Amino acid sequence: MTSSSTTRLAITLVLSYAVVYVVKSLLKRDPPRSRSVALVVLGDIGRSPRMMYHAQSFAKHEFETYIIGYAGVKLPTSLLSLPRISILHIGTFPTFLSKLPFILVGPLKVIYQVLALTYTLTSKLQHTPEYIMVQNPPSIPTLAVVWAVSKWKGSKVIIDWHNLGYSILALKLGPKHPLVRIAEWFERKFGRKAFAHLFVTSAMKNLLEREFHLQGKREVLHDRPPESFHRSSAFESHQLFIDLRDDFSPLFSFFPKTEYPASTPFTRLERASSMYGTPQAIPDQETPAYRPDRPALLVSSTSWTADEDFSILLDSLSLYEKKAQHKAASTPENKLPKILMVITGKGPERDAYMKQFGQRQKVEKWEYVRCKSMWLSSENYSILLGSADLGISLHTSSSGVDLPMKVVDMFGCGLPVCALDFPCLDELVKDGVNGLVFRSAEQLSAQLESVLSGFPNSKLLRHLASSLHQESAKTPPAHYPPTHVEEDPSNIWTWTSWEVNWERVVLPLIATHAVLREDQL
Ligand SMILES: Nc1nc2c(ncn2[C@@H]2O[C@H](COP(=O)(O)OP(=O)(O)O[C@H]3O[C@H](CO)[C@@H](O)[C@H](O)[C@@H]3O)[C@@H](O)[C@H]2O)c(=O)[nH]1
Repeated sequence: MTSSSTTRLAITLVLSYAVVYVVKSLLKRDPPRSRSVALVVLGDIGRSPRMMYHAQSFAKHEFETYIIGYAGVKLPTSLLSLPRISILHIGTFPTFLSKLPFILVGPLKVIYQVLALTYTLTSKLQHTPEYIMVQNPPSIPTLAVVWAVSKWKGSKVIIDWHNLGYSILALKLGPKHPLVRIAEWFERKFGRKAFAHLFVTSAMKNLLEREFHLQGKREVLHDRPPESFHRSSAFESHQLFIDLRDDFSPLFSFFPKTEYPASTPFTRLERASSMYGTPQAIPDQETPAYRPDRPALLVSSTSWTADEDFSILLDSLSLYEKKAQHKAASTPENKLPKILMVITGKGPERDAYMKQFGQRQKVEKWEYVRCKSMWLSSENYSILLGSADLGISLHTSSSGVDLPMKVVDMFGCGLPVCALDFPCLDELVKDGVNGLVFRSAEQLSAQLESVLSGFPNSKLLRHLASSLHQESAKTPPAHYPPTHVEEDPSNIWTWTSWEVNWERVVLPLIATHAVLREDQL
């Protein structure tokens, strides 16, 4: 038998098997089970923080909660330890089929996803869920599958609009490409009607109401950090930097002298009596504290996708390096600090960009700046943000109406940011209050210079951080005046935790069956 007839036979077998299963399960009807929800994300579950937060909130409110998506990075224990959560993985597209010509792979992949998702939603759950919450994007084929399953099984659909799928495709193909037009039609057609729609910004809600004529309940659910996010204590930071020893080992010559476990590049044990204002200090015991000779720790977090241009960061660090070298030679008393730039996250463009960072560092003989990419566990990710001095966001929205989750994470950890400007950024970053907004590499480099002058006792850095240190809080920090857009109350600036925000916005939508605590009524 030739290899092409083997492939044909394999495809036919897989498809027939799946069709039989799907038809069999579709014929079996059982009414939706109240207080149950299936969360659908056609992506790596562990890299879909917002859907994981939704799952935790549903489960905490006693919903039987299924998360459907791809297996990938390790899920946080805060999620796995909850009762009533089941993770259902969708199989990935068989690799042997990926070798077929592109013209065949695209449609085959969509057919495969339709079958796999339909099969999971209709056969692998113990009961038909009362709600199906679907993340958009990706839109194709998820929105159509969820729509069809809900029609057949009677589940109510909640679309969680993170962004617009067709706008992401347009980044790659251009806005006028026929595939972009088809994707827009698809998103509009299958995204219009739902039991409820949630949006990450008011701007997205307004746009979709106007352009898509949405039907169903509609609420803005801004991203907010979970309650566990906080400014790290010196103890937590010290332990984290010890844990990251191997990651940091190639940079030892760049760091101040370090002797683990008594010191790390950023912290060291000190006699409690010599430390000022450390609440955990017990006289005469050695306690971790930040060392004054540490490099400034800058963090950016990303999925390394096309909508984030890391060459802006690269250019700005290169400019900073030049200024730092110049200052060290001309005015050593005003020396700028060294920078360790950590970029967390996984994604398609990581290797190419990190290569560029490495090359530039070598060619320009950097002395003041180093860059390191990392992937951390969820627990260590928030401790790193809570230990850092400044966050950097290069998020630009493909649709112009979504906001960077990473900045929300950073604010939750008391970390001010320098953020690249784009429409609707001001729903989150208040220039000069909780961060600084830049539009070019030159501007970012100038901001780094101002923010880090006098480090670790920089006045500007302290001023920006102080607006967030009032505990990433249950109440709006005093420095944050509400944004007065009176006709739309959802535009009023409030800073709460994810949990509080979710109970305020989502719980009332599903309240007929959810038990509301007295204080939520
Ligand atoms: N555990 C872990 N998570 C990480 C790490 N690095 C990044 N992340 C996760 O990856 C997110 C950043 O990924 P992006 O894809 O860059 O997200 P974004 O642009 O900031 O936000 C987008 O996604 C949100 C949620 O899906 C949307 O709500 C938002 O509007 C926007 O579209 C972070 O918020 C964090 O949850 C890491 O080392 N470890």
